[in-house]
Amino acid sequence: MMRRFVRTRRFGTRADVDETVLVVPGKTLIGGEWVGAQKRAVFPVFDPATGDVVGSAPDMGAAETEIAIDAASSALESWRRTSPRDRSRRLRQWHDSIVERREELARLMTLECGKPLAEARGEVDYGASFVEWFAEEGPRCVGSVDASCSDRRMLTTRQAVGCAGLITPWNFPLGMITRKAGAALAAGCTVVVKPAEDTPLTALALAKLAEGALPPGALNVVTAARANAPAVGEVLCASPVVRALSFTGSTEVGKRLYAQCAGTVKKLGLELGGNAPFVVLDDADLDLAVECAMASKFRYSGQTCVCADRFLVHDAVFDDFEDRLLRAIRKLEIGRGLDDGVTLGPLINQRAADRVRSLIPDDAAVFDKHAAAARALGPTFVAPALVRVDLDLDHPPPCWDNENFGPVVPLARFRGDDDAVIEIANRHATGLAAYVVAGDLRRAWRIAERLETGMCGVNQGIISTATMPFGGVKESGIGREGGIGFGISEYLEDKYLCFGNLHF
Ligand SMILES: NC(=O)c1ccc[n+]([C@@H]2O[C@H](COP(=O)([O-])OP(=O)(O)OC[C@H]3O[C@@H](n4cnc5c(N)ncnc54)[C@H](O)[C@@H]3O)[C@@H](O)[C@H]2O)c1
Ligand SMILES: O=C[C@H](O)CS(=O)(=O)O
Repeated sequence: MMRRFVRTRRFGTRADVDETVLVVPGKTLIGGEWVGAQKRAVFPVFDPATGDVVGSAPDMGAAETEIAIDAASSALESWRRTSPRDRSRRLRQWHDSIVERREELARLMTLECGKPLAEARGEVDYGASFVEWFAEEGPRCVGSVDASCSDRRMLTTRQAVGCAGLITPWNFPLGMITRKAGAALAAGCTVVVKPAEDTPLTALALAKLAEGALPPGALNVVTAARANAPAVGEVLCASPVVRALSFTGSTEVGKRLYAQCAGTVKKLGLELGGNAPFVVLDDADLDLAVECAMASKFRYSGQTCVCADRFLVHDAVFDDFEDRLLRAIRKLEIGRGLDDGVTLGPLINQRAADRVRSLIPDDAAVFDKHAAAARALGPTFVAPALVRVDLDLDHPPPCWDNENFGPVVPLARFRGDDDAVIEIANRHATGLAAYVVAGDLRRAWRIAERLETGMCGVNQGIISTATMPFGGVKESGIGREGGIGFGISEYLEDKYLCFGNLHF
């Protein structure tokens, strides 16, 4: 029986926050200046594990967003005229500063978003890799020349689109910023970043590290409490100075921003929600299947947009896979992200945890040790739950159709041929990531090509990398981030120049 947590929150005293010098208490970076919330209060940042206040950030709104856009606009001409090679050197400087302060950044990230420290360290590496990747790619964004006509020369050049608005989520408080800002800055754009209200401190720490590398106004951070996020978004969307908007977050908010940007016809990048099918075929190596399932499903307690979310296991191997998976789930260690050996931390806040608990039916498989640990730790901790799903029912349970964004494993058996499982997997409005575990790679390739997603891992549970385009299809968004020529193109315009009547 699942117990429901009483809606309480322990407001502890200020936690023993590592007094990292990376955060300027109560201030945010606009136009190269660290500014406080002159007209507004600051908002608290909580440790998801304990409810303690671990810091604060200015609660900015429309007026401050306008100021940030002005700062980005003032810095734009000089930055876009900086040579790509010099921009590259500066980005490399930013990258080196991030890597140098890896441990402080990781600990700060764990304090404000709860992810286990080992994962936070991994995110610092992952996030830094985007800055490095775009530092290398920027100087190679060259155009083309057509000299085929005797009386003219035609060429294309690639130019920065202008100021870019970047709105990012809490689940990768560093990586989602660098995946966007690295590309935009390398392209010659200046940026206004609006981080999530749950994780502003990591964004501000990133900005602090950029100070030595980037000119004032190149990177601006507007922090806001949840209630002010729409106001910040509306200003970014409505401003004709902001020529590109890149958003990572829920499909619901993404659709709203999509509509809001229509008035100024911006270049738009939307990385939205997913609901990844995880297909295990009858010839799969089941140890590998469990390894991939655990890596994908329980990364950041299931709070990533590419987590496996709908497990489709061939009838012939279902019982064996389920048994092995349960044994692997049992080994998960629930606890605070800063504690050694923890592999499953809290969800980002009690609202998120309550939502996930509401998706778990009472007959779900939950280990007593996990349920007891979650109860003892507090209302943001959710015990991992395996839910058997009968696809023959008219309406699958909510945990099947909804993006769980938590440690929930909806497990369904499928019979029939590959066409059958592809049809089930594609039966969803989103299409971000998918996973296939199979022995026959030709068969897996055929299935992967027919899955309606932007990305697919075959015999691999973790697929995200700076070197490949990240993004989805259908309601998972538009555009790609990272990769060769993909991510940076979101911030470039291709201009065609024709030099006529030359009569060589
Ligand atoms: N595709 C991806 O790369 C990706 C990455 C992370 C999260 N997500 C998705 O996001 C969801 C959970 O993340 P979340 O809760 O941070 O998403 P969210 O959409 O609630 O918030 C994302 C960001 O948008 C801001 N925001 C919220 N409402 C806004 C508005 N009206 N105008 C402007 N900004 C607004 C938030 O303050 C935050 O900074 C899940 O669906 C998850 O799949 C997708
Ligand atoms: O949650 C969304 C992130 O984009 C996941 S990843 O860090 O890119 O894998």
